[in-house]
Amino acid sequence: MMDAVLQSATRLALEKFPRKSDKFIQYGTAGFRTKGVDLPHVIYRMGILAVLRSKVKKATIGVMITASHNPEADNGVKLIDPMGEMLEALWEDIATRLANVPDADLAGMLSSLIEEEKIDMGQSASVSFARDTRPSSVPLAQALQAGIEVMQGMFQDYGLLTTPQLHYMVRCKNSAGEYGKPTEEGYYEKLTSAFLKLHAQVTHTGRYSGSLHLDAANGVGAMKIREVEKYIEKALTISLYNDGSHGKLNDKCGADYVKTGQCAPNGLPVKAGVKCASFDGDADRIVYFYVDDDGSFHLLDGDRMATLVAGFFQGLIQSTGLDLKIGLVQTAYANGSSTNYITQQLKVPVACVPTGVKHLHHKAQDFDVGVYFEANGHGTVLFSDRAMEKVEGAVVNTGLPSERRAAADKLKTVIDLINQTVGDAISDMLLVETVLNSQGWGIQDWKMCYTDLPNRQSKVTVKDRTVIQTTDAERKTTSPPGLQEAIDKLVAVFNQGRSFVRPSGTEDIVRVYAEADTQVNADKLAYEVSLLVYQLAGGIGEEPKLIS
Ligand SMILES: CC(=O)N[C@H]1[C@@H](OP(=O)(O)O)O[C@H](CO)[C@@H](O)[C@@H]1O
Ligand SMILES: [Mg+2]
Repeated sequence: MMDAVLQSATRLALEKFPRKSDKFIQYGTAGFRTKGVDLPHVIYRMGILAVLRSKVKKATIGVMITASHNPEADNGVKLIDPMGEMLEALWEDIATRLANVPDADLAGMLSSLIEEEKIDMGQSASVSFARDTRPSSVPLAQALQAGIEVMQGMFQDYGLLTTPQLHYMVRCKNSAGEYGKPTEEGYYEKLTSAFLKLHAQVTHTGRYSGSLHLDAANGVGAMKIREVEKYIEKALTISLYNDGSHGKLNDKCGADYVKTGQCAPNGLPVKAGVKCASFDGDADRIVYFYVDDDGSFHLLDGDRMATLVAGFFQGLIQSTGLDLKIGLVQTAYANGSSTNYITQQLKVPVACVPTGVKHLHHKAQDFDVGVYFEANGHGTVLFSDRAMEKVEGAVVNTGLPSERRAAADKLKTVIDLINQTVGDAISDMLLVETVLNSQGWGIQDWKMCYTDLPNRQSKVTVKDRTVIQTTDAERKTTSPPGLQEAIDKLVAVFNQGRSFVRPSGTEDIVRVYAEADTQVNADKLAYEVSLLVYQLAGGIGEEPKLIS
């Protein structure tokens, strides 16, 4: 029986989803990601793998087809584990092995996997999947479905969803409705009823403006925002740009473009002082920005959201009187000023972890209230079971002073506003708006919390980027010999200088980050450190140049 299934899986692979090139492909931080045309066999195989994973976990597994902020011709695939979290690391390796095995060896590899992982093939399997708006996502979803069907798995095709919406669905399905209803309406109702309740509680709006200009990167977020609007009516007025009606996906727009280019996106008319935001292509990242009267551009990125949200929760927890441990998780790319502001002014402990959402998410689970954001705008807040119990207990504890109970009720409502499975641009937008509204802040007030240290990121191409090895959450190198000592010497010369280098997990390059007291110095430090990397780590091609 099992052999027959595996033989059919191989036959279908050879007939309809053959592996056309033997180019190696790896399941990385962002799952598999490459040109859409190179993916059918990979995605077919991920359908097979999702069924096996579902049998192992005895739960619904998610599969999202998207390449996020990449150009339209790219595509990708990510698996989602039962609680809506990223796929376990061990299975990332299995996914890589499965994606690269020759077609003829597929049945053999699957059969050893089933044996190694002791998979009970009699166990039923269920997979939920969705896709973004790329044209290639449609045939790729069909390849995925074929992989699920050949393994006799059950499935639900959600069609077009944002990545975080699918994470939410998976968690709902596996928590017997406790986390919410696994439908799009269920998602909108949960988030927006919390938003409207909190909105109604604010009596003094101060300088807050309930109007937002939103760049949806011509991606799937645009159509989902149209749905959100139906629920929130006038509590937030959204002017939607780059809604996919004419422009190209992620083309000179979207959160990644705005963050890396430090400029406003095309397709969105910028007016001085107006609050604006950008989603990325699959709406799991958001950044805010505005332009001054003098035309200067101000970015409010993941670091800013982290500080805004951590400050808000810190205050709210204090008002509840509950003993809840709050913490914030950042990576080395967080601006030094944000770290100082959080530790010194807000007095919230900060943990630093290696780059990649899974590291941040994991660390945030150490706290009762764990806030995490990557500087690029991906982040969320996690609440421990202990926190949930305490907050729910306080809401119904009639022995508590009414202000404390009210604060607990507010905290409980804010928890409903947050997608705890993964960073979610829609949920983060509603959260940021709620916090700004409750503080009576305009976007300029938010910006005034602290001043970013000038910084510069650059890339160096080397023969083999694995020669660079790092420690201390990627803030120091241990190899090649002498590099860290040389960086330390350089950094010491610059006022408020900080610099680190690490091999990228998504591109074949080494990233260099530098910050210092002035932009000129940050640029100079980045340049000099880039030269060191080029000289000591086997640079190829042109020598790094000073970028300013
Ligand atoms: C400096 C930077 O922005 N790095 C990004 C980038 O990783 P690299 O390993 O640096 O290439 O892509 C990751 C996946 O999208 C994202 O999590 C991370 O923040
Ligand atoms: Mg994304």
